[in-house]
Amino acid sequence: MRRELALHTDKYQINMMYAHWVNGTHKRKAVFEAYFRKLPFGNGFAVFAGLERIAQYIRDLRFTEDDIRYLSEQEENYAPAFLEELLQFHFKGNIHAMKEGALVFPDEPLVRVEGTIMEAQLVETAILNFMNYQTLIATKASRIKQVAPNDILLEFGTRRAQEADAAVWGARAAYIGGFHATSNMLAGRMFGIPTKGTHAHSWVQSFSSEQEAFDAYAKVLPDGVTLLVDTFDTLRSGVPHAINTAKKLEAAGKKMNAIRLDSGDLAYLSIQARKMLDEAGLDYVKIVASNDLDENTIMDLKLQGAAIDTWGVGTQLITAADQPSLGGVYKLVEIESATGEMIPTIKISSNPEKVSTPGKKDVFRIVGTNGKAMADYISSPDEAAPRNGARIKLFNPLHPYLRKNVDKYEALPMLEPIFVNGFQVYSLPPLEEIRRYHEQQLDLFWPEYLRKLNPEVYRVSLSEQVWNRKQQLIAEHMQLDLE
Ligand SMILES: Nc1ncnc2c1ncn2[C@@H]1O[C@H](COP(=O)(O)OP(=O)(O)OP(=O)(O)O)[C@@H](O)[C@H]1O
Ligand SMILES: O=P(O)(O)OC[C@H]1O[C@H](OP(=O)(O)OP(=O)(O)O)[C@H](O)[C@@H]1O
Ligand SMILES: O=C(O)c1cccnc1
Repeated sequence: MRRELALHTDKYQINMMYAHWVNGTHKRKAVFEAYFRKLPFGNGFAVFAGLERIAQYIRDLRFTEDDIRYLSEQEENYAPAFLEELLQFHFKGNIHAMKEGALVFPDEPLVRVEGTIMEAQLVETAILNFMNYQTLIATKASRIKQVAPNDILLEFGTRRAQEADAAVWGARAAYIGGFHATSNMLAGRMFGIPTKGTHAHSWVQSFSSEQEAFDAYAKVLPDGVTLLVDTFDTLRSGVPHAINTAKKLEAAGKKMNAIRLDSGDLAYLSIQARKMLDEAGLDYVKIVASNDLDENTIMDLKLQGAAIDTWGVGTQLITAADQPSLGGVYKLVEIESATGEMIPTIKISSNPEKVSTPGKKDVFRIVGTNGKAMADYISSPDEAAPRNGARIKLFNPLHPYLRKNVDKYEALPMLEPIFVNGFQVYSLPPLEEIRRYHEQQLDLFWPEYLRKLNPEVYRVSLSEQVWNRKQQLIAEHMQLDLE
């Protein structure tokens, strides 16, 4: 949550900045793009998140006197004039990015940074750090939401998160992905996320009887209280005691909200508890479940007919336990030459999926006349943008045999200008709007792309100009290698 984040970067960025400065190349213009190559969790899409944090970071990006003192103590012996320049530093470039909540796909730029090589290099680490984590958690949340679209989802992960920032920004990402509330009060205050809480086993253990514990809690928090019923024996003591408390609340004109199950066979226990509550005339009392849940256990529990209305999900979501990192990268795509021309650059790899696509690029979502997305289309800002009536060829560079010409479509530009010449031109939308945008984005896609297991692959196409430029640069490099 620290706001002075200029040193939140890898040392090699500072060293490259320094080497450019000594070399006299530090003012050269550069374009970098951040993207990932592989979708997480075997999902068919990812949910972009992290922009608010990125924008905050860029706005506040300054080296403090303390930062400079620390840098001056490094073994690199940075020249004092370089450190003096860092003290004056602030970001003066341009940033384009996807909107938070957007469905995003491999190999398309999610964040595009244009500036001097010095400033664009500095921000790589933090941008990837924010984008990779928050996009991962928003994607995991959206995946969980897919299996329980009509239930209430509570984010309970703080105690298991990889430290405080992850808990707070993870709670926000989960909300973007479709969760309804968080248990983290700081996230609630910072972002306006609704907060919810039940109670722990310790509350029950701190009384001489479970009944006394329930009654006391319900008395203090009579509106919408949720009681945890598994401290001793769920069906023989917890549920009957909760029913007694609910009846006492009814006598006082109040209504208990729910019981929470946190261990044992959640399908069996919820079905039995539902019966007991209904028989006691408490059909309005809901059932919350928690205990190491994720999209697979929730789906399985639903298949078993579990009578669960609300899911409390912690560890598996906030740590993205089955894939703890999104492998987003930040690659140089254009650099200014000594004569002031912008030159597309490429990173060659023996693995074709790792060969970067040179040149600055835009992303359009091509939506057919049926209102559904057909493919994303990556073109160069210096070619005509796709527009209805102008035929474009959709083909994926890794699967060039899958080609399709389309001429009736809507082309939605996906990259928004966020910073222009260092000034923030994008007003960050309220979180509710981001959440709604995510829902609208889901509506753009056929269910085949959204299913959790073996989804259809949504294609990201390159324009012919971008494709030809890539082939040309690959050929030039091969030629150089041969010489
Ligand atoms: N009917 C069910 N079908 C599939 N998975 C279930 C079912 N009921 C519970 N689970 C899941 O099985 C796992 C049970 O874990 P574990 O055996 O450690 O819990 P427990 O012993 O019941 O409770 P705890 O150790 O937290 O007191 C949890 O991930 C839980 O969500
Ligand atoms: O299981 P998660 O998805 O991470 O959800 C959060 C968990 O945190 C709490 O218990 P805690 O794990 O602290 O203790 P317990 O498992 O012994 O109840 C709560 O009762 C949930 O079980
Ligand atoms: O409110 C709850 O029930 C809660 C909050 C955090 C972690 N586990 C449960």
